[in-house]
Amino acid sequence: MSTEGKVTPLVEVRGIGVRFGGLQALDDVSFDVRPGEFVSVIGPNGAGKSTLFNVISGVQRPTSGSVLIDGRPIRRYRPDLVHARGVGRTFQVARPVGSLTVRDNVLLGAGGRRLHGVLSSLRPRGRDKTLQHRVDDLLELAGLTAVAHRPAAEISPGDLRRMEIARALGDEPRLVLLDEPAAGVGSDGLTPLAELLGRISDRGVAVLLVEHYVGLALSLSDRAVVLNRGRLLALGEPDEIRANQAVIDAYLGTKRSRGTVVVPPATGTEEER
Ligand SMILES: Nc1ncnc2c1ncn2[C@@H]1O[C@H](COP(=O)(O)OP(=O)(O)OP(=O)(O)O)[C@@H](O)[C@H]1O
Repeated sequence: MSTEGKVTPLVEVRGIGVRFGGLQALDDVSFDVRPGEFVSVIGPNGAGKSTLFNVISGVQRPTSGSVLIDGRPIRRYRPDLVHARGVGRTFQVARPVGSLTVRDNVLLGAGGRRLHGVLSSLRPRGRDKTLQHRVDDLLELAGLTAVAHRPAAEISPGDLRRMEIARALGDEPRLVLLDEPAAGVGSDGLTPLAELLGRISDRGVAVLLVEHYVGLALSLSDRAVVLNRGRLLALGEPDEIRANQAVIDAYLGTKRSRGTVVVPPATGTEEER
């Protein structure tokens, strides 16, 4: 809490700009994520969503602006340093260790920040009951108990996505950045994924979600950030976003007569919309 009694944002994005040569990928983007809040980042292809994630997770140094965690700016943009401050993430393309079981993949995440390295994470740790319980809990949270002993290379895309999320939650981040977790999961995988995202939020972990399934993202979110061509087009609660004329014009599509929003153009597959 600040001295005025306001909750200090977990993450503040202040006037972020990123320039790649002649391309302004992000331009003066500002918003915050409060502790335990679920915020979606949506926008058409090329809007700057991944670039924004890369800045917040320390992969990409911004050209201008700053990111603050717990009110303190990131000075050195390094993923390990940002991670150590309680920010976990998943990637657009899943990165499992395919030869390891689902359980050991999750164990890697659970041991990562404290144990430093793959081998030490997997060393038999019979005495560390806390760690084993945490892994069991994460497997159950993600609906993966039944496949826990299968090699990650053999499980379904939906299970794989949830495994990645469980792994990112392993060392108890306060904010997790999820980059298109619904990509490639198919319609069967959407319900268990949505359930997992809801449970993460119920546990008080803040979520920042990039997702092309706009309906899914807005149904789970406290607030949404809409980017368009690198600029912040809108920021607000889901109902405000659905009703925002600039968002509808630029991204969501035309309004039906009864006021529901028609699917967004030019992004994802028909099924994703
Ligand atoms: N490393 C880079 N070098 C040059 N241009 C880049 C780089 N990374 C991203 N861009 C460009 O910056 C813009 C924003 O890209 P970004 O990947 O952040 O968008 P996005 O909203 O995540 O798109 P998508 O939904 O397709 O993943 C695009 O025009 C992209 O081509």
